Amino acid sequence: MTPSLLTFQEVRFGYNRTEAPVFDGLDLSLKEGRITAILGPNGAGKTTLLYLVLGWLKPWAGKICLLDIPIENYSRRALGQHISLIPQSEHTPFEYTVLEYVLLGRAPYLPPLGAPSQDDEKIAYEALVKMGIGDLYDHSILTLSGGERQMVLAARALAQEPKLLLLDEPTSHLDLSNKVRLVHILRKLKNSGTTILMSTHEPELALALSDDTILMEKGRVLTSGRTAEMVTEENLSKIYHIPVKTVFADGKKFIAWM
Ligand SMILES: Nc1ncnc2c1ncn2[C@@H]1O[C@H](COP(=O)(O)OP(=O)(O)OP(=O)(O)O)[C@@H](O)[C@H]1O
Repeated sequence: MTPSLLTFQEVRFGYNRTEAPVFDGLDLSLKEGRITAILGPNGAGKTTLLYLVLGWLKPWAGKICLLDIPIENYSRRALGQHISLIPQSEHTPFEYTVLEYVLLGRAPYLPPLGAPSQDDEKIAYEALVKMGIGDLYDHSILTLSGGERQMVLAARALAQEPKLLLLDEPTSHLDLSNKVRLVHILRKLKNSGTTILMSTHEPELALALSDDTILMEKGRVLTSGRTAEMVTEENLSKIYHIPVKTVFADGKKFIAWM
C-alpha cells in the first residue's frame, strides 16, 4: 500500500472563535507520489486547507502530520525543505528581479544569513527555463503580466525542490499553452516522486492531471477517491448546484456546463 505523506485527523479550525469553524473535524490522507485535486465552490475551504498544511494557520484542535510527524514539530526551515506553494498571486512590495525572486525558493537551504551559492543560482535559473520564462530573468517582478507572474511563482516553488507541492488555483492567470506547459511539468514532477495537492476551479484540470480528487463543500469532504470516479455529472452538479454534463471524445471525459 502507498504510504500517506500527509494526514489531517479531526482538524478543527476557524478564523473567528465567535463564529462557526471552517473545518469541524476534517479527516484527510494524502498518498505519497500522487496528484490530488481539491474541487469545491467558492468558500469551501480549499485555500484554508493549504494554509493549514503550510503551518501558516494553526488548528484549534486535531492533528496535521507530515510523514507521521505533527507539522508543529518541524522547524520553519525543515518545513520549507519539504513543502512549497504556488499561490494564486502574491503581493510583491520590492523591486526584485525575476531571478532574485525565484532564488527566494532556495532560502530553506541556505545557512543562517548565508547568500545563495552558484548552485542555488543554477537551480533557480533552470526552474525559470523549465517554466519557459528564462528570458525574463533580469526583468523587474513589478513589470510582469499576471500570467508571467504566476509562472515565476511556479518557478520559485520548483526551485524549492519540495517533497509536497501545493498549488492554489495554479492556472487562474495562464493562457492555454502555459496551462499545458504546467500540466507537463507537474506530471514530470510526479514521475520523479513529488506529491502534489492542488486546489482548482477547473474539473477539466483534475481530469487531465490528478490521480485522486477530493470534493469539498462548506468545509466538509463530500467524497474523495479516484478522479475518474469523483469527477462525474452527479457529483459536479451536486457541489456546484447547476446541471453539469460530461461528454466523451477521443476516449477522454470532458465537462460541459451549458
Ligand atoms: N482571513 C479570513 N478571515 C475570516 N474568514 C476567512 C478568511 N479567509 C477565509 N475566510 C472564510 O473561510 C471560508 C473558507 O475560505 P477559503 O478561502 O478557504 O475558501 P476557498 O474554497 O479557497 O474559496 P475560493 O474558491 O473562493 O478561493 C470562507 O467562508 C471564507 O469567507
